[in-house]
Amino acid sequence: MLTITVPASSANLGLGFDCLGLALDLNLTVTIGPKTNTWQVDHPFGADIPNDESNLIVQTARFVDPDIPPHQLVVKSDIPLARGLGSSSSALVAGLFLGHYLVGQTINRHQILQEAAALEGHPDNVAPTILGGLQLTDENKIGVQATPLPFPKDLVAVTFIPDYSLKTAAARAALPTTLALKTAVHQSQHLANLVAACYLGDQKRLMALVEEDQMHEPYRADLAPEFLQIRTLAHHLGLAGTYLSGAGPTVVSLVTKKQADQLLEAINGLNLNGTAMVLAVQQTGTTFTGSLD
Ligand SMILES: Nc1ncnc2c1ncn2[C@@H]1O[C@H](COP(=O)(O)OP(=O)(O)O)[C@@H](O)[C@H]1O
Ligand SMILES: N[C@@H](CCOP(=O)(O)O)C(=O)O
Repeated sequence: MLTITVPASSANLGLGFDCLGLALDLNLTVTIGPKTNTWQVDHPFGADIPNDESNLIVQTARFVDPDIPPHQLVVKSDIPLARGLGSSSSALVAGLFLGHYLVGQTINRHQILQEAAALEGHPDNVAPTILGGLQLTDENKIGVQATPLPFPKDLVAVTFIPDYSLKTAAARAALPTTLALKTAVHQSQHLANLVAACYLGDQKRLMALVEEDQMHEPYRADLAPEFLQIRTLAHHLGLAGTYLSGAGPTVVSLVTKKQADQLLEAINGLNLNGTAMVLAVQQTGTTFTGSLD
């Protein structure tokens, strides 16, 4: 049986709205079962997520070719839905790999990146999901480009996932349609420096710069109150590096492995409704195991 394994992603890293994304070590797996008369998707998400051809993974596979013969799919996932960890991107990417695989096409990650970015509407989640690591994306006349950035090996993501969901579309609707020139200058200066910090391996500067966003976090902070609570808590411990993961409500703090347990313990001490965990960066992007029987 063939299994497609797709990681979660944490987009933006504060300053990199719609262009930076980091693959994290939570996974969605899709195992392709036998051919069936109609699509059947076994998944752990409950009644709100369809089990038939209207499931997002199947819809996306059929985007590649609507005539793909139906199969049974077994989906497992530890990526929570609508929490800012790129679940919809992971589902889209899984569907595209599935579709290309079932029509017998050679897997071309660059092509899948183009398709996934178009379907998702922004490339910052799908790029790390396909390629792994920290990806800087750009949409221009020749399509979507993804450039891997060196990410300090000693940093991990202390991640707090609130118990409530927040749809990305709703969190995008909270954003203004225009920005002041001063804000745009602040954002581009600091984002350029964040990229430089990655290449220089300057993790202290990287951790400080992820807190410089003025483009989306100020408008979303009320939708995810834990964000500023955790940033303030981390500051009390002398730690920078806290940002709203994607559109929220998940909060990520990029800290060293040595600092992670202390911060995790402190977050747990706040008794917030949700789950805190330490996640490593996932370096490989989407992978396959096994083969179709
Ligand atoms: N594995 C999946 N199978 C089917 N639908 C999914 C899956 N993952 C995500 N989705 C759909 O995507 C929605 C979440 O997307 P979105 O609001 O963009 O949040 P996220 O930050 O998790 O990507 C879910 O409510 C669900 O409708
Ligand atoms: N750049 C997007 C990222 C959305 O990520 P998600 O994980 O919340 O889907 C945004 O900030 O809207």
